[in-house]
Amino acid sequence: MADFDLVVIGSGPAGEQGAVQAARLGKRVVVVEREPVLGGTAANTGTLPSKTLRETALYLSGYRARGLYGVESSLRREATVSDFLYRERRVKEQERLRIAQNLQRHGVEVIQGKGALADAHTVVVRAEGLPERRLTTHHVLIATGSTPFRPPLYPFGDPRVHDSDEILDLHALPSAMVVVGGGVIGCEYACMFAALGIPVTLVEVKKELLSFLDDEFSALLGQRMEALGVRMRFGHTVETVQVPEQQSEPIRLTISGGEQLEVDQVLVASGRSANTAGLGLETLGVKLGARGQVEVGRTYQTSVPHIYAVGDVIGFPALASTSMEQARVAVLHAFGDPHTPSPVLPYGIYTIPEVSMAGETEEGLRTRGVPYVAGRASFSTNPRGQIIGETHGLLKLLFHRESQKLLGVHVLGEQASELVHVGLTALVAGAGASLFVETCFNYPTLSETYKAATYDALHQLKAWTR
Ligand SMILES: Cc1cc2nc3c(=O)[nH]c(=O)nc-3n(C[C@H](O)[C@H](O)[C@H](O)COP(=O)(O)OP(=O)(O)OC[C@H]3O[C@@H](n4cnc5c(N)ncnc54)[C@H](O)[C@@H]3O)c2cc1C
Ligand SMILES: NC(=O)c1ccc[n+]([C@@H]2O[C@H](COP(=O)([O-])OP(=O)(O)OC[C@H]3O[C@@H](n4cnc5c(N)ncnc54)[C@H](O)[C@@H]3O)[C@@H](O)[C@H]2O)c1
Repeated sequence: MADFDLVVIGSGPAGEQGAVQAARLGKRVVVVEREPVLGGTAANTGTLPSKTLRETALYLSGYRARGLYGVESSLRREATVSDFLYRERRVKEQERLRIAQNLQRHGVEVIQGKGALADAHTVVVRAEGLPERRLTTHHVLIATGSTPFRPPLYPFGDPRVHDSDEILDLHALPSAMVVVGGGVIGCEYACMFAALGIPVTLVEVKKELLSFLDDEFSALLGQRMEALGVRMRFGHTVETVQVPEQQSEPIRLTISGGEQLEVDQVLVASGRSANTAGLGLETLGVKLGARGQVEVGRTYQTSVPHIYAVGDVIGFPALASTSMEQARVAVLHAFGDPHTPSPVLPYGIYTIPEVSMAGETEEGLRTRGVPYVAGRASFSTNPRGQIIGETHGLLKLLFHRESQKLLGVHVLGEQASELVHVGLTALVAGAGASLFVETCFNYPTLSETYKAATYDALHQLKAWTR
């Protein structure tokens, strides 16, 4: 008999969720983690640290109170780097502890070391100074995540040039900054530093911001980011970078078109690569894609059926939220209880302001020729929006023009990533306009915008019918 039913490689959201799901089914499970701390990118270098820094930036800058009381409250005081990082470290430690306790509570063994497949049913674990361990298993869950991609143009290692992991080891807050890459990471960090009053230039090779968003929301976000002070350079790349040895001298970057930028810190966020090197997958016949990502089928099985892969290591959408769901579905499948993942997945983007969406965009519906109506509700005409001063916020609901079934939800503004869940739940349940009309919402709340946006859509439908 094998030592384990499931060996999980990696302890990020995908690994933790997969291990706990298998333990709930009464399986013998072990998690192998190469780092001395649990939690992967989500707990240590990505999701939670960046979201905590966002809250800190909003607090230290007095951003949320701007304009509310008729007094200038921005930049309440000069923030130091230790002010900036204090809470991030507290939240990170708490999350590592939570994960360790969760695994322990479910009887999941944890082994520190680098895991690799010695053969299709054996994971070998190597850790410095310790004897090698060989774990035999019925199933393997690869949940090894991803790492920032480092373009060779930049001298990483210099304390002023960061990837999204190293930005958490800042020695001083920047006086001026270039962020390379206008993906989610680049946009979120650009907003955070701009909210602290730091001049930020965002260089993005594509012509638009976060192209997976509904066009209206991508444009709105761009306008709000510019209003926050982020200088946008779309359709550009960085051509040269000079980082002088003297720390007091500025870093000089030339971007396509010839513009020269002088800053004291650079953040490069131009994508991530899957952590598959050294896992021994190719030898077993597991197929890998261009950036090393593991290729899987609908139930997250690799080309070797008892080896599953989930989370960032399989590529898009590469979110903590989706990684956990994939792990749950994969483990249920492995142990004979097949489920399918939710057909609608949300996006929560923690820019300033937040943007969130679930379901279809207007462009997607137009391309597919689906008849729809868009209902909008501005936070400026919502009492709670007025109270909190979030007057630029917007909720848009897309309904099928005939059945009035909800097809998509888009939110920009304070609490967007929370607000979207009302619409997400309706989408998953297959609900339509009547749900929002017949629901009594708390007053005053931003959630009431669901009713207002629905009435806006119904009003248009009536006008068309007449
Ligand atoms: C700056 C930033 C902000 C983000 N914000 C959000 C957000 O707001 N919302 C959201 O949903 N997602 C967000 N994400 C994405 C999210 O962090 C990832 O999608 C998520 O962490 C992926 O989980 P995972 O378990 O697949 O991988 P990871 O969290 O990367 O964990 C993989 C683990 O495997 C370990 N490992 C790797 N190789 C081996 C090996 N050979 N042996 C043993 N262990 C190994 C690693 O050390 C790591 O601990 C963000 C990412 C970044 C970088
Ligand atoms: N809130 C969230 O859900 C959240 C937050 C942060 C990160 N993430 C996840 O982390 C992952 C990685 O994020 P990311 O932003 O690093 O990668 P990304 O691939 O999403 O974006 C990288 C961006 O850099 C641009 N780019 C690439 N090379 C460039 C160059 N030479 N010059 C200028 N621009 C260039 C690309 O066009 C792209 O827009 C994503 O999968 C994302 O979903 C999610």
